[in-house]
Amino acid sequence: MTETMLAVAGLTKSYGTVPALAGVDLAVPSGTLLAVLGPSGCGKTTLLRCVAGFERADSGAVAVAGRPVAADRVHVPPHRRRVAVVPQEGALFPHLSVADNVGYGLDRAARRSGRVEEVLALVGLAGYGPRMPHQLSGGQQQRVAVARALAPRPPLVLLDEPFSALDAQLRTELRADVRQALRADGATAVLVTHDQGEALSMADAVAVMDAGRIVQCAPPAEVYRDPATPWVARFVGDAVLLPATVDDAVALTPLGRLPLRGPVPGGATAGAAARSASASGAGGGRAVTVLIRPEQIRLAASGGPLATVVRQDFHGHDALTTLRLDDGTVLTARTLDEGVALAPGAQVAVTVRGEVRAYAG
Ligand SMILES: Nc1ncnc2c1ncn2[C@@H]1O[C@H](COP(=O)(O)OP(=O)(O)OP(=O)(O)O)[C@@H](O)[C@H]1O
Repeated sequence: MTETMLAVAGLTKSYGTVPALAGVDLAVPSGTLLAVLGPSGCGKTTLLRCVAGFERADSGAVAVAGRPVAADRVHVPPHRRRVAVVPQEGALFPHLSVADNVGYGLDRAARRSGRVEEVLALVGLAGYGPRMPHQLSGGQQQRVAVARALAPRPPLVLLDEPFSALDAQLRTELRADVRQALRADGATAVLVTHDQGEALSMADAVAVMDAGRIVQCAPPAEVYRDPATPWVARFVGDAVLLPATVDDAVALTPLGRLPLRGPVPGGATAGAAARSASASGAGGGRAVTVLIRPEQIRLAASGGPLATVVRQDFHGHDALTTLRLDDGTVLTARTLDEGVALAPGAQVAVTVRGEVRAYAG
């Protein structure tokens, strides 16, 4: 059975009257990376600081590798938690070489064992030991910070927006390399970020946080495909949310009848609802909100409800095309080369590929 390396139960923390954590539960299995993703001010940093021991929670419990480090009348100080933290930037001692920075938390035997060189190689900096921090780029400095965190093989590594100070290209490169280094070392890690792309691309599981609570915790593909709420859908990627009614596990939408995936608001899963509805001959007709991802929307010369192109935002790898249906509904399609003209004012037919998710109300 996989060991739970970090267990957080019922954690609450307020600053005066401001609740930062409103009852957080989390379990991070050994050897996995969990991303805590949420908007500014939702409590991510507070959660990380409570786990690290820099902050005392008001109630709840934290256990690392099965050992309680925070609970009622328990507060293990940060340096005794064996939790390593990689901060946003500026983490290195400027007067120490790269090797001495990485070896800082190691005893002499560990330093002699070649661990410093091993973790530097893991983060792609083999041979950089003698350099001083000021001789490194920002990205290389963050790599050293990750190497230093990994060096003593802590049960848990916490990464606090570690790439936020880097430019886009470097960030993408570093995400992949740091993910690889953590995996190769078998580390268990929690990454705090407000960047959806970062969470989805790096993590084994994503905990989406809003107003001091975890709203959903699931593998990245599940959070994207089956967001727990319309809010999560909008926060984790681009979302088209349309009013609809549900009938026989099919949603009746301004874009026509669309097959439903997952739970149907008001009860059963889509498949079960379809079977019971067809057995009884009954139809639902409940009002719902339907989620469609922009990449599900196809534009063609004919074959579906007509829409007018409002504008196109070019993103290089694709474009987001905003459209308006005759009834005024506005939607966004992710387009590449649709084979139809998409200049503002053009009329195109809209179809939807695959199943959609419905939410009550
Ligand atoms: N030391 C503090 N004193 C008072 N209020 C605080 C303090 N630290 C955080 N807060 C408040 O607690 C809430 C959660 O803050 P926190 O920093 O944990 O959010 P966050 O999700 O990490 O935000 P960001 O992404 O902007 O860093 C916010 O409303 C914030 O203003």
